[in-house]
Parts: sequence; structure tokens; C-alpha cells
Amino acid sequence: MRISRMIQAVEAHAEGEPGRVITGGMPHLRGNSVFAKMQDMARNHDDIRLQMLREPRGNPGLCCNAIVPPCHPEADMGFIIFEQTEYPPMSGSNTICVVTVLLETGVLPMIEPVTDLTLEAPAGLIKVRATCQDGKVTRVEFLNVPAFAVHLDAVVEVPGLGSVTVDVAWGGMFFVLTDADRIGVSLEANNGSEIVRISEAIRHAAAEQLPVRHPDNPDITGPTITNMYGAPVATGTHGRGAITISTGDFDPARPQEASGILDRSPCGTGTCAKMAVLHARGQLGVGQDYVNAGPLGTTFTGRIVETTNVGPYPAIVPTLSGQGWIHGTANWTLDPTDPFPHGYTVGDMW
Ligand SMILES: O=C(O)[C@H]1NCC[C@@H]1O
Repeated sequence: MRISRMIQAVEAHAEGEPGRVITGGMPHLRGNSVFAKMQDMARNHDDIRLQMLREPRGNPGLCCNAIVPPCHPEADMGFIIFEQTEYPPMSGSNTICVVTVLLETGVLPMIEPVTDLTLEAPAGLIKVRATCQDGKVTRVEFLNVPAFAVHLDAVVEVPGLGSVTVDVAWGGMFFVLTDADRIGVSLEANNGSEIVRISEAIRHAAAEQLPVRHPDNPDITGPTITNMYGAPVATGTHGRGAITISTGDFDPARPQEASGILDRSPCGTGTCAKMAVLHARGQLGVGQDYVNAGPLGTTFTGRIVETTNVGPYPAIVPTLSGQGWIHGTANWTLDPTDPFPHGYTVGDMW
């Protein structure tokens, strides 16, 4: 065996959404914030993201995280999130996977029954409270970055669909939100390929017609991801959503070939974006729980802790909670003669 790179990873999922966590083998990243380190990664080490997420080491449904030294003096650890087409500034399922791995593998000390820690995500500091029992993290609750709506009931023209009413909101990523009932799409998991195809067409139209930029960080633009939501179906839940994560470029000439995949979890940042929209419409108040279900029927619970402002936008400060589970460990290697150092994608599943 010949090895030109070896990466140690712990495989985990949060309420069904896989989030590989790299615990060793990363190069030194330059920058005086985790956001700057993420930019260094994107510019100079993107081959690692591609190796981890594409075949033969990855698959379209996979997210990945790299544990990195934090820069902020209050942070216990930093992490960079990799997804198939972007480096999200923040992610709920990935935060839960990272916390579960850090505490259950002893990278950071676990204190039972409650461990408090602070992570530095690219989007900023994230305060975390993990409930722990018998060496297991049984719940991760974190205080997300402020979430806000940028557009409410905006209309975009989508080829093949016509005029579609959408909201655009930030919950740690910039989402386009659409009401599934309003456009006649079933949110059942077995309708995933239709949800993905329509969501990608809407995302592409919104990115062109409603481009957005974060007021505090002009390098964060969007929208990059979609949240098709619907009325709750399970007792004890307040809503459900199907989040489509892009897995490739969208070609408007071939919308039927749109490639994306449903978030297997209810999506933490998507839940927070939805809560910001509900709050902006006067439909969700401070202190109220919002239990959101995903395609597997698993849930994340959000709650608005307080309100604030981000640039010109009224915003909410939400908490989000859910659980993660470790399901493997791996040493991923690269042979110097491997013809696919960036992995590969094939159109049958990408
Ligand atoms: O929970 C979340 O926020 C996310 N899950 C995968 C896509 C998003 O980053």
C-alpha cells in the first residue's frame, strides 16, 4: 500500500443526516478566524473536500466536517463544514455530529449530565449544551447565529413552473422557502426525486432573481439551498420540511437532470430560517417550541430565545436541538497513482 494522504474520520449522523467528522490528517490552514481558514481550505485544499464527498469515498448524501484549531479565545474547538457544492458557514446536523464526535471520542472532556462548550463555526461562535449519559451524548442543543427573513412572498419566474411565490431567509445558510401545497408537490419521502428537481429549478431562479448577501459578511451570498415546507402530519410536531442540497451545477436547458439530494434530517439551519419567516409573519413567538419533521419523520426542536437585528433586518436568536449517533470510524487514504485524486461523480446517482 502506498499513501500520499491519510485522513482519520469518525462517521456520524444527526437524526439521519450523515456528517463525517475528520479528526486527523488535515493540513495546516491559514487565517485568523475559522471563516478565513474555510476560505483557505476552499482556495488551496478543495481536493480534500472532493475526496471525502465524492465516490469512491463519499456519496451524494454525505456531508463532512473538519475539526480545526479555533481562533476565537472563547472557543473550545473550530470546525469547517463541507457539502457537495459549497462550504456552508453553519449547519445544524453537522454541528450535532461534530459535538457528538468531540465528546464521545474524548477529543473534549464529557461532563455528565451536561457539558457546555463553545464551537467556532465559519459563521461565528456557537454555544452548545450537550446532555450526556453513560458516555453517550443524548441531546445537543446549540444557540445558532441570528436568523432573519430577507424576502417574504416574493415572486420568481421559474422555467416550466411559471410564477412561484417564495421567501428567502438566513438560518446559517441562505434558503429559498416554498410552500409544497401551494405548488402541488407531495412531501412524502418517496417523492424525493420530484421534490429535488423542482426545488433545484426554484433555487436557480431565486439565485438569479433574488440574490442576497449577509449584511455582516459580504463573502456570504445566496440563496444556495431550498426548503420546501408543509403542514405537520405527526402528533407533537409543528411543521415539516424537505430540504434539497445541490449535488451539481444546475443546467436551465436540462432542468429534468437537476442533481440534488434531500437532507435526511429536518435540517437545523433550514428549521431556523423557517422560524425566522414564521416570526416575521407574527406566527411564532419568543419562547415557543417549533418541532420540525424531516423526510424520515425524525425531528429537530427550535425555539426563539430573543429578537435582535442583523443589518437592516429584524432577526431572531434561535436554539436548535437534536441527537447524533456515531456509526463508524475510518482511515481514508490516497494512493499517489490513483487516477481520481478528486473522486468522481456518475450521472446515475448524482
Ligand atoms: O442541518 C443543517 O443545517 C444541514 N443539514 C445538511 C444541510 C444543512 O447544512
